[in-house]
Amino acid sequence: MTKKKVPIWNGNVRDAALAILLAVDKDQAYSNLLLNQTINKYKIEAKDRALLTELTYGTLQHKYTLDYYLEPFIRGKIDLWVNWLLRLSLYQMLYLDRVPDHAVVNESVEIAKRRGHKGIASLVNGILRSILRQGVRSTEGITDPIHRLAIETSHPKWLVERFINSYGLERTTEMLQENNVPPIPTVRVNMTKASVQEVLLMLEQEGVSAKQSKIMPECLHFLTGQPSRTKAFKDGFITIQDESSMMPANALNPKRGWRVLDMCAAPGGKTTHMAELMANEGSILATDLHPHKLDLIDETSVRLGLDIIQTAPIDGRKAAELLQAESFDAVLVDAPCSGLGVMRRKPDIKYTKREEDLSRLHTIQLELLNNAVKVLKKGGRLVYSTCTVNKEENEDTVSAFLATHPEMESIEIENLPKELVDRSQSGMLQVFPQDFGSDGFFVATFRKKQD
Ligand SMILES: C[S@@+](CC[C@H](N)C(=O)[O-])C[C@H]1O[C@@H](n2cnc3c(N)ncnc32)[C@H](O)[C@@H]1O
Repeated sequence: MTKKKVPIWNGNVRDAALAILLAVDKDQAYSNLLLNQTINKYKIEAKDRALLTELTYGTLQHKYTLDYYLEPFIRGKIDLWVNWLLRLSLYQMLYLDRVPDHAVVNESVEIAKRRGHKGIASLVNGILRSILRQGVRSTEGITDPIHRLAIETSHPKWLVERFINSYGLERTTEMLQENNVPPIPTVRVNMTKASVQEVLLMLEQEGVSAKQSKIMPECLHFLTGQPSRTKAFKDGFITIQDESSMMPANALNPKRGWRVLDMCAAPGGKTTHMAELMANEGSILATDLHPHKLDLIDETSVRLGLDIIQTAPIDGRKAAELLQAESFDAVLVDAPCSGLGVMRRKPDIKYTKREEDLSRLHTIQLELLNNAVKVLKKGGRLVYSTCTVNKEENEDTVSAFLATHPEMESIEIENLPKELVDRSQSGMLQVFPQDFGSDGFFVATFRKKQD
């Protein structure tokens, strides 16, 4: 028997990283959620928090690369946790320089003793010391260039092939590399409460260093500190949101007094953004398939001091049956998608997503859009957005939608910074992670013809 019950947090960051990695693999836990839960539950201090995040994400991000390096050193079958311990150790040896290699080996051997027994500790010790002596093999031995790129950037080969077919080798390579770079925390300033300059000053007074983005004016980049722990956050001056995620609400451009439908609204990042753009005047119906997620929208609205948002559990595929026809001035369909634009944040997506999932999503996305059209007023605006980089869910969904809806027309992207508008084509904008260091995101804008 090599298994011992180990608590997720025993005060040791590497033990905790290993426990999280194992849970992500074995129980299909989401790495970002489990990491946050662990940090909050055990009130882990800032220094340990940063290291735990780096070790967990870093190891997961580089899984395939680490496996390629480890393979020649592993003989026979090893337990899953031992495999993750080796990946975690090798990640530190290859990608982090803050801990000397021999210290990494010693610490890993101690973990192996705690979790298993002396025999496993000696196996781990032997493998890691052999790697230290011999070094890891070069990826140049991989003759197939696509396979090599997949191993070097740790992405599945089918996905790399798919990206290359759609976007070319250069763009794909940049994107795959960017996916392994940890994102900078970003927030949106609640303009109904304070200006960007006022919020920057508040943060400075709290000892947090932040700067205004050069792209989206309401976006701040956090250079130090954690947004959710600031007073500015608790008092409703900021919302944690990726910069690309700020595009859809701006592109919809809702005005004061409008009646807006946010069809896939939870957890409410874009609903509350729209309410802020509307200066909290008008009404927004925020619907989502999952009723339990709607509480998050209500909580965020209260925190931000917004009171024009009403929530309802509605399957968007039935929206036209349940809501009044042609009753909304604008509709946002921020659709469920494969999330291939957010792999920096959710590395597990790289390893769990299957190619067949992508076609299923295209069908759901079309159903949502078909319903959106029916409840949209003539002359009303519709925005379709996803956090993915995948033509089938983005451009192809848009063309299939337009082909069956002569009453809808594509309109040029507006109300976004010039750098973004310049990248758009025929009312569609695909942002790649490497473009501005934000999530991969897609936005398309439409209008319902007057008649
Ligand atoms: C990309 S997320 C939305 C993020 C949200 N707009 C925000 O900015 O915070 C997609 C959402 O669609 C919801 N969803 C999935 N299928 C749906 C359906 N058939 N009808 C309505 N919502 C659905 C999911 O529960 C999920 O919350």
